[in-house]
Amino acid sequence: MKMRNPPVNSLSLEFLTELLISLEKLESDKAFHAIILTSDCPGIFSAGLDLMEMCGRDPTHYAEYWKAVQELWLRFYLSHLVVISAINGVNAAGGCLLALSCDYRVLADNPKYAMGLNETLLGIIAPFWFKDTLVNTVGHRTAERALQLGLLFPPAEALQVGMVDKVVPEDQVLSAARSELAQWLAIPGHARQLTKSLMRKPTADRLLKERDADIQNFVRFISRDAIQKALRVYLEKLKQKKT
Ligand SMILES: CCCCCCC/C=C/C(=O)SCCNC(=O)CCNC(=O)[C@H](O)C(C)(C)COP(=O)(O)OP(=O)(O)OC[C@H]1O[C@@H](n2cnc3c(N)ncnc32)[C@H](O)[C@@H]1OP(=O)(O)O
Repeated sequence: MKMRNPPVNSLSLEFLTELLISLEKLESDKAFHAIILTSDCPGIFSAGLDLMEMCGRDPTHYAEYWKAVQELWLRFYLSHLVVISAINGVNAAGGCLLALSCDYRVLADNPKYAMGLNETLLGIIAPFWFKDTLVNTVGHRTAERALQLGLLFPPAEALQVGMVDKVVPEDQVLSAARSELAQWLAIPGHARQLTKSLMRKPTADRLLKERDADIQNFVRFISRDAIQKALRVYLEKLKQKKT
């Protein structure tokens, strides 16, 4: 599955919906057993959630957007398919969450390709299920530091803390993901799927139980004047970087 939403694969509502439909199609076709998730945007895996969806819109839109973000995470996190990410670019916040929801992560060895949950740098907060997904991957202490500081880890550090499983030269990201896949596909499917569910269901259930409250919380938080201002300032900084 190659993500293509130029220029930065930001996860807009439309793009989230496309990803969701693609995933559902693959999951319902018995011929498919695995996905390699990668990017078609040079140098960028994903810039995360689309800030334009969270800025200057009305509460109904925020609620619709957040429901789609939740849905995509739940589907990826609990997918019965083997999902491996071949991370071939910088990967921030919501994009990093997507990669963390995969079963295995291969990252291209380029110092520019940092990844992490950098929400605090924007003046916003990673929701509890982003946090849980990170904790499940790197452990509590590393997650606590990474989340508070909004750290984006370059490849060597991402490997060291366990945010990714393998770092390979850039031209080998896809082939490394394919080689890894062979090992996962050699395991009896039902045993692997049930084990995945055993490991992940408690984390997903936390959100499933509080889904509506989580949407309301997001809408309340993102609608605050101070948060809207922080997002506008951040977007402006991104634009000024060019001049
Ligand atoms: C209780 C609930 C609390 C709320 C929870 C919310 C959780 C939020 C999760 C998120 O994912 S927030 C998004 C975090 N993402 C980032 O911080 C990444 C921001 N982008 C960048 O750092 C850079 O763009 C890049 C990815 C490193 C790429 O750099 P490059 O120099 O190649 O491109 P740019 O010139 O910066 O960008 C091109 C173009 O794209 C726009 N853009 C970039 N990122 C986003 C984004 N996330 N959403 C929307 N638009 C984005 C950027 O402004 C440029 O636009 P133009 O100037 O061309 O109009």
